[in-house]
Amino acid sequence: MKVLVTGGAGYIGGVVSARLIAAGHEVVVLDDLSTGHADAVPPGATLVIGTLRDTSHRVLSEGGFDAVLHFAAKSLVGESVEKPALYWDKNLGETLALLDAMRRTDVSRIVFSSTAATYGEPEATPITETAPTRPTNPYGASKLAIDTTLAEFARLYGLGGVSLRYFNVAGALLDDGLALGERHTVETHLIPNVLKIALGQGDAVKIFGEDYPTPDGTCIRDYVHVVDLADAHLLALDAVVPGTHTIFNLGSGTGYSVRAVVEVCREVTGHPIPARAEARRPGDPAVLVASSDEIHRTLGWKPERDLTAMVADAWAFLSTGPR
Ligand SMILES: NC(=O)c1ccc[n+]([C@@H]2O[C@H](COP(=O)([O-])OP(=O)(O)OC[C@H]3O[C@@H](n4cnc5c(N)ncnc54)[C@H](O)[C@@H]3O)[C@@H](O)[C@H]2O)c1
Ligand SMILES: O=c1ccn([C@@H]2O[C@H](COP(=O)(O)OP(=O)(O)O[C@H]3O[C@H](CO)[C@H](O)[C@H](O)[C@H]3O)[C@@H](O)[C@H]2O)c(=O)[nH]1
Repeated sequence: MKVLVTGGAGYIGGVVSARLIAAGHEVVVLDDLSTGHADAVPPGATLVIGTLRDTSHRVLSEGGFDAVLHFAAKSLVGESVEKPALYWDKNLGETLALLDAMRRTDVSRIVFSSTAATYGEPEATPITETAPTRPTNPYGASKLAIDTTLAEFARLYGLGGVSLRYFNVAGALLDDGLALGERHTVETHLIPNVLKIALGQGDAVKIFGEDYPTPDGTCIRDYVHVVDLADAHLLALDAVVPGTHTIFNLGSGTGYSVRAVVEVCREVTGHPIPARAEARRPGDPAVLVASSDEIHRTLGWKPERDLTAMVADAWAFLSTGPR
């Protein structure tokens, strides 16, 4: 297939692009490099620099595209609370421009990066796709609005859409001379922040809250390896059905506390990694664990790599750098 990957210079989009190329697909990346890096676009993919709003119609007009994989987004929860209009504009507004360009160029398949943040504070664990969606921040709300838009476009215009609701993505792709991993300028995610302490960038990990109703008092999350996540995208791409919109959760079904993650990072790096308790981070639910039964049943996907593999790969990437 010929595939447009929006946000393919970012962490997840870069890894998925590499896996698409390895599987024989043709990849064109559209990215404005606002949080991405040109050298995260794997060899063999074409990079077009621009925003979805200004550039997606021009790129799709080249012709021959079979599908869009849509990763481009702003995704900092805290920033979204401070600047909600930015999130509605960049996430929902720019996606509407992309969908318009797809309609005008007859591209009718899309796989979209949705998020666990669409659910908000869960009523029950593990979270299934039928759980109530009550996002607690504009980031999650903007992603939920895109999921809703995709369902409407499927009904009205025959679009085929799959929304993949990722839980916590971690790890790196280390393959055939490639190293693609997480290197956000503003890093909020736990695993890279813990590993940076082992690299000497900071004196102690901040643990945001030790008074949650969990066995060790710290938040529990469900981590999924970015390469397993990429495999799910390839399956979803093959399974998109015109006129339907489907939602799948993507997680491992296993929860790890913040303290447990720090412990795995100590084991992998051999570094003592000091940790310090801090106040809770506003808006963090105590426990977020996915049920990924639906994508297992429907597409046969299941994660192959555990938390130790995620931390080991993230560590190999951070300690040697991109290539
Ligand atoms: N990392 C996670 O744990 C996680 C969890 C759930 C959902 N997601 C979603 O997955 C997607 C990818 O996340 P990531 O961690 O790789 O983020 P990232 O910031 O590394 O990648 C996003 C990419 O999109 C580009 N971009 C942003 N807005 C754009 C626009 N309007 N036009 C063109 N390019 C634009 C950025 O330059 C960047 O390269 C995002 O949609 C995010 O919301 C990520
Ligand atoms: O330095 C840090 C960083 C994080 N945490 C804690 O570690 C856990 C995981 O935090 P992350 O920021 O790594 O991940 P989140 O669970 O907040 O966010 C993830 O899930 C969200 C949905 O809830 C969004 O989808 C988001 O994009 C995705 O990364 C949280 O309890 C957080 O408070 C720390 O204690 N110290």
